[in-house]
Parts: sequence; C-alpha cells; structure tokens
Amino acid sequence: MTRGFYIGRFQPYHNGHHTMVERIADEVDELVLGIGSAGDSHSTRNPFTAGERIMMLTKAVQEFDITTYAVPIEDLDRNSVWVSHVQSMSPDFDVAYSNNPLVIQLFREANVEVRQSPMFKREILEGTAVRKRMIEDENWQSRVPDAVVDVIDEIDGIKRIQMVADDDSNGR
Ligand SMILES: Nc1ncnc2c1ncn2[C@@H]1O[C@H](COP(=O)(O)OP(=O)(O)OP(=O)(O)O)[C@@H](O)[C@H]1O
Ligand SMILES: NC(=O)c1ccc[n+]([C@@H]2O[C@H](COP(=O)(O)O)[C@@H](O)[C@H]2O)c1
Repeated sequence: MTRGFYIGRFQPYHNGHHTMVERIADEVDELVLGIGSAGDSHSTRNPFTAGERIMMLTKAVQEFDITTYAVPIEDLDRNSVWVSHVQSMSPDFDVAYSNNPLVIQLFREANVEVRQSPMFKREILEGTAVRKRMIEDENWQSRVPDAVVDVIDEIDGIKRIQMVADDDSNGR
C-alpha cells in the first residue's frame, strides 16, 4: 500500500491540478490532498476558505478511482519545521508530489521522497490566470473541473473575488 501527498493552495483547484491527481492516482493507492495556506481567504491571491477548497477537491476527485483525504495545512513562519508540521496534520505518506521548489527542498532535506511532474498546459492552467479571468468576467469555467464550477456558484465565489480585488488592501 502506497500513500502519496500532494499540497497546493488550490485557489481554485484547476485542470492542471486535476491532471496531476489523475496521474498520481496511477502510482499510489491513496492520496492526501494538503490544502496549503489554509488560514488564508478573502484576498485576491487566496480568495477561498479551506472549507470551500475542501468542497472543490472532494467533489472533483470523485471521478477518479482512488481514496483521498483533504487535510488543511496552515502556514508557519518557520520553514525549517514545516515538514514536521505537515506530518503532524496528515495521515502517514510515503511520497510527496510537488512542482514548488521550496516545497521540494524542504521535503528532500527531511528525507521524504519527492516526485515532480511536467506542468500541464501551464500557459492557461495557472491559478493566477484563472483568478484574473474570474475578476475580469472572462471565461474561467473551461479551466476547472465542472464540480468546481458548481462549488464556486454555490458559494457566490465570483462576487467574493471581485469584491476583494476591488479593495487594494487585499491585493496580495
Ligand atoms: N498546470 C499545472 N500542471 C501541473 N502542475 C501544476 C499546474 N499548475 C500548478 N501545478 C502544481 O500544483 C501545485 C499546487 O499549485 P498551486 O495551488 O499554487 O497552483 P498555481 O496554478 O501555481 O496557482 P497560483 O498561480 O495561484 O500560484 C504546485 O506544485 C504547482 O507547481
Ligand atoms: N513555512 C511554511 O508555512 C511553508 C513552507 C513551504 C510551503 N508552504 C505552503 O505550502 C503550499 C505550497 O503550495 P503551492 O505549491 O501551491 O505554492 C502553500 O500553501 C505554501 O504557503 C508553507
């Protein structure tokens, strides 16, 4: 039995993440989805709460034949103990998946196996670009799984991101 761990901010969970989970599902029996920066919400860079992101992921990955666990992980001021913090919040895992250089370095220093993947259509499948489209009322729906469109509709997410983007103090 192999269990993987894949962390992201998932603001929102998009088709690049979804393709990555589909590929990971071929390699492991179970997957922990770490919701990074879990305490952040209501800003342009992090508009959605951990709970809202749990809904997006949980509904979207239902189409894959794999057991998943969504685990919120709050940020820490201390990178040196971040891997221990992750491990204290997550079911045990054998391998971490990430394309984020800092995350890769921290896991490797802690002797956790890390696997990287190619970026899928990165020119369109990037959280920042999807959020920009939401703010500017351009088509974003085709860049995320249908289940994510439904969740963003349910939580009135477009109104949220447009309101926080309007206020410069939330512009991080
Ligand atoms: N198109 C993609 N293909 C493969 N992996 C991706 C893709 N987009 C993001 N990832 C990876 O998924 C993980 C989580 O990414 P994250 O939630 O930060 O998304 P992002 O698209 O990079 O968002 P943002 O632009 O908001 O930083 C990271 O390891 C990131 O490199
Ligand atoms: N010190 C820390 O709290 C620390 C260190 C490395 C990564 N992280 C988090 O892990 C997540 C990594 O996800 P991304 O690859 O989407 O950036 C982010 O939420 C990031 O804030 C936190």
